[in-house]
Amino acid sequence: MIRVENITKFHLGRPVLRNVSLEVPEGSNLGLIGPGGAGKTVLLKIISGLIRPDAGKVFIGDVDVHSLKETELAELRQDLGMLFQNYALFDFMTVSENIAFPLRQEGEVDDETIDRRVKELLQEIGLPTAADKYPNELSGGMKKRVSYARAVIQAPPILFYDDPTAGLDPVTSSKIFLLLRRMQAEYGTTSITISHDIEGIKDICDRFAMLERGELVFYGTRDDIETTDHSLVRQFWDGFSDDELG
Ligand SMILES: Nc1ncnc2c1ncn2[C@@H]1O[C@H](COP(=O)(O)OP(=O)(O)OP(=O)(O)O)[C@@H](O)[C@H]1O
Repeated sequence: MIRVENITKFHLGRPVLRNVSLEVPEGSNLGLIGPGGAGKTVLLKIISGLIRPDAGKVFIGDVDVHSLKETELAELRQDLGMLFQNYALFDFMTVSENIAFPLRQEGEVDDETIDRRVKELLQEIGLPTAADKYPNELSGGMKKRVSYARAVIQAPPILFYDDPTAGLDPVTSSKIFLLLRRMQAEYGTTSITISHDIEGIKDICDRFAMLERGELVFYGTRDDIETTDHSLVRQFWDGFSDDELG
């Protein structure tokens, strides 16, 4: 269970997040939506302990994330898979070295198992022949898929994705969403996914939160969001209506 309690954050004297509270039960998948600059990435970084809030608390299980020391935080991150925007691959490592990196760092899994897992993941992301390539030989979509493989190789119980399909063509995007769905089905992962692709995250999330200028304007289940009469949320969820175009 992830619990966010009254998170407030200021940046350059302006509020970026105002009193945001929400919960993600174990095994649940939250879609975080909202216009650009609403504070989605900052919230996800606060949840994962990368940015400190000015007020409020984040609990992952029973752990108060922002009360941890750096070493304890590093330990907690072992349970978190993160796929952030521009979460760069290491240019000096091959694709398979990049994917294997989190497992090697953990130091608890033997080389043979790591190699097998990397091969399986390369197959799964549709890049079975890319093992020895370097990131600069890949397209943006391929790099994203490799980043995904690196984020999930430890099969972490919790996964955070920041706009996993940003800038990708529709075919690659649907492949990524398919991978996320498989991950949930296979491991019962708890996840938070930021996306501007409403059609895409409709399929992979069972609850949704919408931020607008740092405020949580919606939090609820898929049924709740489909029947909400909050006009801004409706508009965002349904896309622009014909009325507006006419
Ligand atoms: N380290 C930081 N700490 C606090 N606020 C920040 C930090 N970095 C950027 N901001 C501010 O947070 C605000 C919200 O940005 P954020 O990237 O969270 O929005 P977003 O909803 O993810 O937008 P987009 O959909 O365009 O990615 C921005 O106005 C930005 O100036």
